[in-house]
Amino acid sequence: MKIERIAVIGGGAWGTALAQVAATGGREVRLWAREAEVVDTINDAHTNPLFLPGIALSPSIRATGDLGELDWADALLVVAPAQHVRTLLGSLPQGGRPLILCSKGIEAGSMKLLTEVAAEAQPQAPIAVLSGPTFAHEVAQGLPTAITLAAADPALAEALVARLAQPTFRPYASSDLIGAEIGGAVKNVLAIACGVVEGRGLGQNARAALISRGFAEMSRFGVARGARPETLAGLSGLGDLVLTCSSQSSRNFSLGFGLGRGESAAALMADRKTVAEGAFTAPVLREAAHTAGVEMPIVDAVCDLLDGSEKIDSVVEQMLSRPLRTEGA
Ligand SMILES: NC(=O)c1ccc[n+]([C@@H]2O[C@H](COP(=O)([O-])OP(=O)(O)OC[C@H]3O[C@@H](n4cnc5c(N)ncnc54)[C@H](O)[C@@H]3O)[C@@H](O)[C@H]2O)c1
Ligand SMILES: O=P(O)(O)OC[C@H](O)CO
Repeated sequence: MKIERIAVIGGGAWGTALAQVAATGGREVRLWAREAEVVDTINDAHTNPLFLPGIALSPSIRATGDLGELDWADALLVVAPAQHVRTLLGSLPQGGRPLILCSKGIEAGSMKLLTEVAAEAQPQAPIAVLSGPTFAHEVAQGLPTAITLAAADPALAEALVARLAQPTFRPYASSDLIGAEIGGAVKNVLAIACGVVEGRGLGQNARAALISRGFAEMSRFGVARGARPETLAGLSGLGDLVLTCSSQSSRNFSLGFGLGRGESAAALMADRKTVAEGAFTAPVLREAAHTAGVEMPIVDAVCDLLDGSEKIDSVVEQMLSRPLRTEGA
């Protein structure tokens, strides 16, 4: 199997950065963006100041507002916010072109993972997942990055790795799609919690504890939904959790930081152009965990802060007064 022509659905920071990777060496890439101004600035000035400022883009990236123009591609990278993936995939003609899911989230309402959403919206399309510790602005600058590329068909994984790999962009093939996508979805919620710890000034010990106990929550939920533990401990799980819980570059971490400073979620989310996926994933993850019989106290706490039902100090008190238990539990 050979994949040459890559198209990207989504002209946000990550879609643009991935288009830049795929365009290395002057290879043509098509990128669908929702905003006309993004289409125009990519085509005319080879920049995306709205979502990826300060990066000179390859002139071989051609933007379009017409999904029909993506028919040209051998494979589509799907990089829209998670809650819009079903609608966008439903707008494409049905076909057997591989879809590589690069978004991180769980669909609200249905509680479905994006692989399940894609299988319903495009039943004939082979599905892959690309996920890992990857701040878009670093990838677009060519800074060294490693990422998980999961596909059920090893030939598809191999063809995609061959097409996307660069000296500074190293995809590691996997066959565990569920593990790869659960890590990315759950870490966004945990990053909000880490931001809260930082914003409230609770210290570095608390943040390390939260990353470790958060990873335990991710693992319990992931295994209950069919993920492999080694995938959760890899780039797309623990790797991305550590990155996103350590930096104000993360939109999820910075949302939590604001909450930790006492700002309301509504105020922090108002007029946001960029997406903090964890805010949308948190309530559906809580529900999905409940359905699966999995305890996720950190996720519960983030939900309480986001919906304003609890204040920070009482959430912290509740977390610290939970029954003492053995570490592996
Ligand atoms: N930015 C990163 O570093 C990064 C890295 C890895 C994965 N991701 C994931 O990629 C996905 C996209 O994030 P991003 O950072 O590229 O976005 P972004 O925050 O840079 O931009 C917001 C995006 O949302 C789109 N959007 C808003 N309303 C929409 C609608 N109604 N229908 C379709 N699209 C709509 C905008 O067009 C824009 O592309 C998310 O799931 C995110 O978790 C992001
Ligand atoms: O800015 P965030 O929090 O959406 O994180 C971006 C990427 O998911 C990091 O891997």
